[in-house]
Amino acid sequence: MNIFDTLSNHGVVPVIAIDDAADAIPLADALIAGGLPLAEITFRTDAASAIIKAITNERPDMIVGAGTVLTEAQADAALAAGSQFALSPGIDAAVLAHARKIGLPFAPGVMTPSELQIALRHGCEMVKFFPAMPAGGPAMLKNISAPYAHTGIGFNPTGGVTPDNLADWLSLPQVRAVGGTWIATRDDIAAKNWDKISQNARAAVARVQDIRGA
Ligand SMILES: O=C[C@H](O)COP(=O)(O)O
Ligand SMILES: CC(=O)C(=O)O
Repeated sequence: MNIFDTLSNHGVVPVIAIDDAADAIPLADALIAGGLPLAEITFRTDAASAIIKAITNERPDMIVGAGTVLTEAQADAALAAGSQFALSPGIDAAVLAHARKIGLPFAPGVMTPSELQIALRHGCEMVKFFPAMPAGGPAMLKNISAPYAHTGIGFNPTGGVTPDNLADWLSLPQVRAVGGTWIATRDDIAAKNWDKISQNARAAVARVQDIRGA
């Protein structure tokens, strides 16, 4: 099973920004306890590489990807730290070509048909649809993806996804997994609200199972 199939199985990818690397393992344990052993650790903080490395080394069963990967150097750092995949809010052909060269599965962000076609040209299997709600929500994704259904490309809507609109996204067959910060917000991580994060994860897992009829 490839990494994007694994994300699809979970249906939800927690998008994480951690300021203090010391919070990495407690956060991973909170997500694992909630039954959602995966995370997109964003390169929005300087601690990203150290966090990915710590989780990969100390919690090897956790699935860890890198988010907000904007440069070739960040792609290198993400892979070296142990990331199994990477994503970004937008699309950059040079970064995509580099990720492919180093063997890092990469899902770039798209919001227009032209961006989607660039992703297809680069052989992407999954793209982030960002910012999902402001860009038009599930109705927009349904329309924009229709001409490309035969390519099999999958989507990871991120930006404004919440438990309230989760069913609208996951009911679209082209949506493989949503992304969102609501499970582990930057504030909850900074306040070390580990139980709350576990509860959010558990609720998300239950909601996905409910929506998918599992
Ligand atoms: O910064 C944006 C994140 O990628 C998604 O954020 P959100 O889940 O808080 O809307
Ligand atoms: C937008 C997003 O989730 C990212 O920074 O990768």
